[in-house]
Amino acid sequence: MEKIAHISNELKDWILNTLKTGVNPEAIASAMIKKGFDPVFAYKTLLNLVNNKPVETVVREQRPFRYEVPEIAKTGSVISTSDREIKVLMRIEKPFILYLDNVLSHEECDILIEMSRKRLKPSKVVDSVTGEIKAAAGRTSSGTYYQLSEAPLIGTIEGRIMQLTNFPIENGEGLQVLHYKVGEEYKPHFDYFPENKIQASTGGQRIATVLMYLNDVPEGGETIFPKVGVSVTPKKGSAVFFHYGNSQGQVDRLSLHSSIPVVDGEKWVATKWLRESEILERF
Ligand SMILES: O=C(O)CCC(=O)C(=O)O
Ligand SMILES: [Fe+2]
Repeated sequence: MEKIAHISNELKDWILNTLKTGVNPEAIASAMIKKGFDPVFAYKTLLNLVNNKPVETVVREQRPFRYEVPEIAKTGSVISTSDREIKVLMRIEKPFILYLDNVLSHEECDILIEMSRKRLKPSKVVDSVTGEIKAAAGRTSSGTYYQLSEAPLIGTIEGRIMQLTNFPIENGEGLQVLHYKVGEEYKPHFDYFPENKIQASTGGQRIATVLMYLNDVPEGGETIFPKVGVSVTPKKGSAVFFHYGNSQGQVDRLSLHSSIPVVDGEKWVATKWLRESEILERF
C-alpha cells in the first residue's frame, strides 16, 4: 500500500496541540507511521513542527455541509415536554446550535452532581491518530457514565431529551457527567467520530449533542465554538443542543468546540450524545 505523504491542517493542529502537552515528538511520529504515513515524511513533518517551520498541508476535498433542520427546531420558542416548558433563548444556524433554558430543575442538577461525585474518574479521549482510548492530555476534567435509565433521575432526563429532540431513547449514548476544577478544560474537539470509527451496530455516527449545565460557574468554563466566535456561559439547568451530522453522512466542521479553563469555582455538565440510529450493542 502506498504510504501517506501529505498532512491535513486538522492533523497538523492536533500534533501542535499534542506537542504542547509535552508528548514526545518521536511517539507522535511512530503513531503516524503505524497509521500508514511514510516514515521519512512523518519525521520531517515533526522536525519542522518542533522547530517552528512551516509545514505544507493539504485540505481534503469536502463538499460543503448541507444543513438539515433538526426536529427540535420545528416547534416554536417554547418546547413543551410532559413535565417542563423549555425555552429557546438563542438559535445559531451555522453550526446549528440552540441555547435552551429550563431543561433541568435546580433540584435535578443538585441530585445529579451528588450522584456523580463519588464515581468520578479521569476523563479519556479517543486518540485521533491511533484510535486508542487513553488518558486525555487536552481533557483534564473527570467524569462518569450512566447506563440507560440506570437510576430514576437518569430515566427522567432521557425521556425528556427524547421528547425535546425527537430522537429515540435508543439512539442516545449513556449520559456522561463531567466535573472541571479550577484550571481544568476540554480542548477544541469534534463530538463526531472519525470515519473509520463509525459502526452500524453502535448506532453509526454521532450527529447531535445535548450539553446540560448543572451549576453556575463564577468565572471561566464557557463552552466555546471557536470557528464561529460563539461563547456559551454555563447557567444551572440550561443546555446547548448542537447538531452536526446530516442524512448524507456529512459532518459539520463548524461544530468544533471546547470548554475553556475554569477560573473560579467549579463546573459540572451532563452530556448526551445522540447517534444517527439505534445503538444495538452497548458496553
Ligand atoms: O463542558 C463543556 O462545556 C463541553 C463538554 C463537551 O464538549 C463534551 O462533553 O463533548
Ligand atoms: Fe464535545
